[in-house]
Amino acid sequence: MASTLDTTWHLPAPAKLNLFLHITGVRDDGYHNLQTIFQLLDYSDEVTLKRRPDGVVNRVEGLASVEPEDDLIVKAARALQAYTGTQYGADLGVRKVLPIGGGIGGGSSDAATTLLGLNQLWECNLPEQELLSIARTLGADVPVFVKGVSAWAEGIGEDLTPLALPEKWYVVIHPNVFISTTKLFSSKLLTRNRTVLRMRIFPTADNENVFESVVRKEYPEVEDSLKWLSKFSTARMTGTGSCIFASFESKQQAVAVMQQVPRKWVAFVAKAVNNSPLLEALKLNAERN
Ligand SMILES: C[C@@](CO)(OP(=O)(O)O)[C@H](O)COP(=O)(O)OP(=O)(O)OC[C@H]1O[C@@H](n2ccc(N)nc2=O)[C@H](O)[C@@H]1O
Ligand SMILES: Nc1ncnc2c1ncn2[C@@H]1O[C@H](COP(=O)(O)OP(=O)(O)O)[C@@H](O)[C@H]1O
Repeated sequence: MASTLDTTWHLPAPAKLNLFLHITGVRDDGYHNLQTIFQLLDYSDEVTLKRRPDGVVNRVEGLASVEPEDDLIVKAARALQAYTGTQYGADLGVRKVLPIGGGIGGGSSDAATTLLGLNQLWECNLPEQELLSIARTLGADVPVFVKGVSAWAEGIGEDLTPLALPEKWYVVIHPNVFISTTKLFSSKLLTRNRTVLRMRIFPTADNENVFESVVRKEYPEVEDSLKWLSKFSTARMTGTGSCIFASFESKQQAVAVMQQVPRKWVAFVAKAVNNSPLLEALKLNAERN
């Protein structure tokens, strides 16, 4: 079969949820040590990549609110160029599906998809360990999307242990509130000294997201949406918010709840997956070349 290396690639960049999130300490560099479970979702942005022979990295489609040089897809491409010294460039695009700044990791996932996609397209063939270390320089949430599995996470989110989680259906609501990750990490109200959990499984008690109580106080829309969703199932906030979520056993149940979400909020239903749809797409591309 003909090589696909000179065609435009369309790759998924899936969302994540933090099923619980504890902060266990603050490091000398100001970053926080966490314990969390990353649950991947089969619900994704679409990243497009087209190889260029001239070394130019050009964003051809993306968020109007994010300057091309600030876009994590451009940053990821430049980081891989710098690391490998490749002569190739790329036309990059992202079609956003995932709410921005919602704690579901859209920008981080776009970066991971760009890294892994270009690693193949530019024929760099870097091993996972090296891609993970580049990912870490782009953001604390990027490594889990490079690893491409739902996982228990420690450190700043880069120390990952794959987990087989029940593949439930989630209703995710974005209550139209935008919260700065950096600002929230610096809140005086945050609990930063949770006991380190030894068992790398979903804790049966003390399994909250420590950001949630802080956000509930400051953002009434988040408080209201959590109260609303709690009528149907246990509802939590993911990451630094503002998205909230609840799980259901079937797609039918999840869709029935989503259809009742007040129109002032954005909502979607997504299946939990243990393996990223990105890795599957990349495997197919590799087989074609
Ligand atoms: C909170 C989490 C949980 O999954 O997710 P989001 O809600 O952002 O999706 C992540 O830790 C966010 O990861 P990410 O959004 O990649 O953060 P980064 O760009 O690396 O860092 C943004 C800022 O957050 C703070 N930060 C981030 C991670 C961490 N473990 N400790 C921190 O103190 C730092 O102030 C940093 O400057
Ligand atoms: N490709 C991208 N998609 C979304 N946000 C991006 C992207 N590139 C850079 N950003 C910046 O990253 C910030 C956080 O975005 P996002 O990853 O969606 O949220 P979160 O970290 O809360 O999950 C945005 O406000 C935006 O300024």
